[in-house]
Amino acid sequence: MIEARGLTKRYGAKTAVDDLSFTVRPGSVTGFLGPNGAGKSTTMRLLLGLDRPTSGEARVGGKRYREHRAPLREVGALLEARAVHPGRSARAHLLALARTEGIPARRVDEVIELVGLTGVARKRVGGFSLGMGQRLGIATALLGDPAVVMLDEPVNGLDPDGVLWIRTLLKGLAAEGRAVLVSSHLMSEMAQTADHLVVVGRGKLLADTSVTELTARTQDAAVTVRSPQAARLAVLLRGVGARSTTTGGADRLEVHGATAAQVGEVAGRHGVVLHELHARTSTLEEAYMALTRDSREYRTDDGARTDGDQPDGTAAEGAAR
Ligand SMILES: Nc1ncnc2c1ncn2[C@@H]1O[C@H](COP(=O)(O)OP(=O)(O)OP(=O)(O)O)[C@@H](O)[C@H]1O
Repeated sequence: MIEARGLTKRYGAKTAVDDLSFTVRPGSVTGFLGPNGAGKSTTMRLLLGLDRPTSGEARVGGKRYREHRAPLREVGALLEARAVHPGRSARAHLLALARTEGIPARRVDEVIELVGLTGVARKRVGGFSLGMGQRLGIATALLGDPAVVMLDEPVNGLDPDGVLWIRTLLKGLAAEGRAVLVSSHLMSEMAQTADHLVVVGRGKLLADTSVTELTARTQDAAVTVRSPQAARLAVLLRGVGARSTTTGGADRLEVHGATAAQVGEVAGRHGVVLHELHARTSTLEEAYMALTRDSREYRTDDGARTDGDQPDGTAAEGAAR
């Protein structure tokens, strides 16, 4: 369990984290979202005791990080690419870390296998690709078999196979009863991986909710309906207070102010034939964009995004790094 209570961090005049309170519960993956500069990395640093809060408190497993005797066994974290001696092998690096907390060599080989680095475990880390380095970082995070796992942009630099692997891994860690906090700018990925979301903007909490609730809350209650009698249906819908406009062809209507069930009932009552009827739910990407609209730090004058998100909903990986 991770608990942030009134967590605040100021750097001079800049408030990076502003009175943030949230809980990350065991048994699920919590996505940590927010535009560039929202305070995610700073929050993670505070949770890990790498930085002191100006006020408020962060607890991991019921204690402040520095109160843990063997932190690797309590909390596993992947922040930015770690400083690993480039001349060392992955195995030597993990063995050295394991030794600091009395973790057996057997566990080193286990995590190497878990992250798929067995074939290169004895190779120099200096020659590792970005993806291999990321896997080594994850191996490091899991070394102490911790109950709490915190990963800052773990899919950064991973190919599609790697992304799928991370998704499965995170879900598996949560299913084992661990608390998993993971930050990402890839909304489609978060939608598939996370159960719960903590969304921040300009250091403040914007949402602490489930993925389902967030997308439902932001749902644009539009209903799309296709009918060979679309014009008649539009008139009938106006009669029940719904607005409709033709969209993508004369037989297709976008209806606002009525649910899909209400549209179907009106059509049924008047014998209007329907070829298609569906409620349009918003994606996590849309819900996120609506929620964070006012908190994005870097915008061009026309409001275009310059925070690393691409128009197609993916993110420019590593844009902030
Ligand atoms: N050491 C520091 N000194 C001064 N300002 C800082 C420091 N660390 C972070 N900040 C500022 O605090 C704010 C939050 O930064 P942070 O890196 O936590 O955001 P983030 O949500 O992790 O962003 P990103 O998605 O780009 O990684 C930013 O405006 C940043 O410039």
